[in-house]
Amino acid sequence: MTTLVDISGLKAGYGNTKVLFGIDMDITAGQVSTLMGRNGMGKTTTVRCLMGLLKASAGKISINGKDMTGAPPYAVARAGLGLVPEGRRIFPSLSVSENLRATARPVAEGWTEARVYDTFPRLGQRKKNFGFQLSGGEQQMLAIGRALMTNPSLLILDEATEGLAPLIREEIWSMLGMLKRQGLTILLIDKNLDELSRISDRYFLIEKGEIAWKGDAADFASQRSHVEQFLHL
Ligand SMILES: Nc1ncnc2c1ncn2[C@@H]1O[C@H](COP(=O)(O)OP(=O)(O)OP(=O)(O)O)[C@@H](O)[C@H]1O
Repeated sequence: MTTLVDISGLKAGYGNTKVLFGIDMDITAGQVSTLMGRNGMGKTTTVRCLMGLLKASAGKISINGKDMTGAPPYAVARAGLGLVPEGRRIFPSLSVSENLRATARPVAEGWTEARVYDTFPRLGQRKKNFGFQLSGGEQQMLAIGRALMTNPSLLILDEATEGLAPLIREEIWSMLGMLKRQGLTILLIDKNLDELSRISDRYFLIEKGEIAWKGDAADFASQRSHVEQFLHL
């Protein structure tokens, strides 16, 4: 099993506020990994460090065995990390098609605009619409499509189904299952344990800026009530 991303001893915060106190996580190629935790525990902060959007005060991040600690976002993207950010952040004044192409990184036999429309037919029907004209679910599909068009080796989704209608959530979960079957490595930030248990291979639970529990699918199944206590479920 190849380690795609390795995070060790990661510390970070905002000004004087310390948020991460030494995160250790490793992401295996071809697997779906999940980062769980209650609100405010540091999940998004971990992702922001990983993407080069926030500078860590200590620790190391390596991607494909290469030290990427402190690397800027464009270098992290080039190294193969694609983010579907919390809140989607699509470009409201660009069309669906322009949103998809804005940050695309074409590779041979990789993701194309047509392949995104095959996967999300609703986006194909709306390709000339502007970002601001889309529903929440369509915006989320667009954010996923846009990240796929960078042809990432690790796709990171921060709360991808948050606030969406049940049918759209179901569509997104089945799409993630399909991406997994195609061999894509995925990191999910999510709290929907039933849905996660269907596709996730590894779990990391963050509590007050540290990994308080981690395990594989079998550990998760047998220790789920322990995990739920942390999540206050
Ligand atoms: N830009 C910022 N400036 C100052 N503090 C911040 C900033 N962003 C986040 N924080 C604080 O850092 C802590 C961790 O936030 P983070 O967004 O990483 O949490 P999270 O686990 O992703 O939770 P959520 O599910 O609410 O997004 C919180 O206490 C939050 O208030």
